Amino acid sequence: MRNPRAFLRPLAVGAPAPVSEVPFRPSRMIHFFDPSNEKMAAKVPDIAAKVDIILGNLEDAVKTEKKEAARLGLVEIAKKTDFGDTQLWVRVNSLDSPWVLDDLTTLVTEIGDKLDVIMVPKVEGAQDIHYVDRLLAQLEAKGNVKKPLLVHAILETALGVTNVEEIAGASPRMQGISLGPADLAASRRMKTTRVGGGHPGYLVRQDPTGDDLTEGRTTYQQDLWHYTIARMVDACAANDILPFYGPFGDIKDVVACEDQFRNAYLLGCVGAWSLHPVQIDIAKKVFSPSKEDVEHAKTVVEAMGDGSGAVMINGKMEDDASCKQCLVMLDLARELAERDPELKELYAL
Ligand SMILES: CC(C)(COP(=O)(O)OP(=O)(O)OC[C@H]1O[C@@H](n2cnc3c(N)ncnc32)[C@H](O)[C@@H]1OP(=O)(O)O)[C@@H](O)C(=O)NCCC(=O)NCCSC(=O)C[C@H](O)C(=O)O
Ligand SMILES: [Mg+2]
Repeated sequence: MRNPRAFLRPLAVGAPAPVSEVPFRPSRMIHFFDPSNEKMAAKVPDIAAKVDIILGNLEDAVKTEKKEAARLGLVEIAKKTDFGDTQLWVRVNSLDSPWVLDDLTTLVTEIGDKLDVIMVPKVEGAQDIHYVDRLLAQLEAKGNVKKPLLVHAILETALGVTNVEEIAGASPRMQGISLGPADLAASRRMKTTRVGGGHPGYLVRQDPTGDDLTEGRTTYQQDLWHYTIARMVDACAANDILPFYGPFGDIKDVVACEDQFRNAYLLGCVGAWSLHPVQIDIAKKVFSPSKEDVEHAKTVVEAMGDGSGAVMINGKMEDDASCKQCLVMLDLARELAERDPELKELYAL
């Protein structure tokens, strides 16, 4: 365990000091692209202008023979693109792979000052974060990187979920955690072959009303990911870092994608992954508070004055706690309005 007084000291001589707080920037979608795919790479400048975070993916979904091309492609794209306010992230290969050491060495020393966050897949415990933490410090020093890189873990093994609290607090570099439902399903030996989303077999059924057990019993599909998302959100909130839902693989089913994203939003996630351009606007819509929610929050905060006591608004009791809920909504709305002129007008903040 680290000396708590040394928690915010650099882990290598010449590395920048870690941040004491995760900078909150709009993070409604992490848009994945494969830097070795010429068509996708060509779209990066246009897509970067529309998203909060753009991520060069080097791990799963990139063919083995393209791993080096993807890494070098990302270096080239990062050097020649102006990302403006949009964050640039990378998902490196997993820590047990033959590529990750070269991923980190090349990226940090070549484009360390352009990158905001390193997403690390299949994190299983604090030891994985500690390894990346020290290595990043050494590479930042070697590459003369000025601002510390942050780390985002993907929760996608049963052991990772077991250790999610210690992962969330393992380093001041921890920026957030995403749910990786596909690898997690495999690791848990769940019997679903879908990439995220629900399953029609996971349901509850109304009690029987007569002798016929098959008649008139409505079924309700349940959310396979509720427990894990809720646990991840608690681990993140308890450590002041940000939780994200991950991928929704059924690209054509934009309706169910919106539902999955909204469940995550309501439970506390700040964003989700977009795997295809069609998912960008879904995430933007879902993870931006509605005009009605912002208006309600404003009304409550104004009526509550110093935030103490209780008032009735439209037949509902509001008090210190609901005022805090409204402040969460308003803080998010203000952050988003700063970046998005349409939201600024919509929210009238
Ligand atoms: C899912 C896809 C393979 C679909 O690609 P494609 O068949 O080419 O779709 P379209 O024909 O509809 O594409 C239309 C055009 O848009 C471009 N495109 C597609 N996706 C992207 C993108 N992500 N970014 C930029 N541009 C994109 C196509 O090239 C077409 O262009 P054009 O022909 O010029 O019109 C594909 O979308 C894809 O590969 N997406 C990313 C997949 C990915 O990153 N997967 C990994 C993350 S999920 C995961 O790892 C699981 C997780 O870890 C877990 O364990 O749960
Ligand atoms: Mg995965």
